Amino acid sequence: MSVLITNIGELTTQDTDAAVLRGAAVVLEGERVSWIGPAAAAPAADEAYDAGGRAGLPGWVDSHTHLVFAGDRTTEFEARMAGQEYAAGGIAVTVRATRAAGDYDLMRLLLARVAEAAAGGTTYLETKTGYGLDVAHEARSARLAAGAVDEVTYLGAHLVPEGWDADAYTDLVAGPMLDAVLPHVRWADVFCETGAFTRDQSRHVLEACAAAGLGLRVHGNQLGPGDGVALAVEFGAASVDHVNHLSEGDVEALAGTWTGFAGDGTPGTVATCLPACDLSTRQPFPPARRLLDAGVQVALASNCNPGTSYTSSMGFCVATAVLQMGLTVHEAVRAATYGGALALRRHTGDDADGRRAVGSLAVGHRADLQLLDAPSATHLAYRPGMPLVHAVWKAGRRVR
Ligand SMILES: N=CN[C@@H](CCC(=O)O)C(=O)O
Ligand SMILES: [Zn+2]
Repeated sequence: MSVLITNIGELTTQDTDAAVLRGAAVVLEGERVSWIGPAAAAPAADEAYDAGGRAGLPGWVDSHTHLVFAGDRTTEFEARMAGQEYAAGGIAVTVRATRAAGDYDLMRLLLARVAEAAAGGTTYLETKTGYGLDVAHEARSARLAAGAVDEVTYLGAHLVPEGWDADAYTDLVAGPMLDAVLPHVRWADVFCETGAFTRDQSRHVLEACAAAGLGLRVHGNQLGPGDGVALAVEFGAASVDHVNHLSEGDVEALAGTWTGFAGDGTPGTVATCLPACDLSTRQPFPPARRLLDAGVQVALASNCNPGTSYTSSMGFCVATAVLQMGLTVHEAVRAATYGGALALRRHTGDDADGRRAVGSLAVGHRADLQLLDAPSATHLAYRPGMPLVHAVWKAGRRVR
């Protein structure tokens, strides 16, 4: 089954050349892109869809969310808006609500959030455990997540639960809890921050997870300067996320991981910025402009979670990155598509290996595409907050 999407006013491919085509068409064949070029030269297909001059771009790749939870934290949010500072301890409130929820209810909540993200143009989605924080509940979160999203990250090291000694809990995370989640996850993460896990505890978890074959990511430098970036670089993590408080040394260390990367080979450590979270926690935005100028690959992600960022709107993140963080629209869209794919190491793949690239549009890549009710991607920032997503294809299937 093939679909020709034609009359695309502006097509942002985010492929290797980051090309922007005018008057373009794309053919989707099964789950893959089979042709891209000028609409006038497009081949025939089983079905045709007239984009009516709308803008087209890859579906969003949201590389950082925490969607497996019950309850909400409205009260904490209200207190924060009244001047209280965000602290890691709020996680415990969600842990209690999540443990109390039955499997059916938790899956229903998770699937509703996945559907919200898809309606907003997200076609590739990561989510984390981290609101279970004991062996059985972390394993349950991982299992449910594996049935609902594209990539699952183990975040047993989110907070030391009430009643636990920090080092004893770290041993649990690096031992029996890791064994229990392993069948369901591809990634491991650790919240390396004051009030969460120290550098040594984080290192212990990262070492164990790497030895178990998991890819690594780190929550770091969110609430103040810290060791997160240095640890992520030391371990060759795929991303370090938040990155609000960076030293010159942190920026240089991240830039060093990208020396010589030209779209192929092993990527360095992506700096993942989470602007919706920064607004909700009133943290300074990360220095995304400085990171890009230094040669660091940047991703934008929603960080959808009940504590610090209760939104999965990638369009909102793109608009904020442009309006508040000094990125161009093209850079922000790239960070929310190709950048996320790099952070999940899904930026390459082809017909030969059958594991298709996401986050960019090229022949052989996964057919993940969105059309905006707008003539150009610029409208994402020019008309912030507007429901611009018109149509979405995920792996060649129309999902909106
Ligand atoms: N920073 C750590 N974890 C989440 C927040 C979790 C919560 O407060 O519930 C985050 O990425 O912002
Ligand atoms: Zn997070």
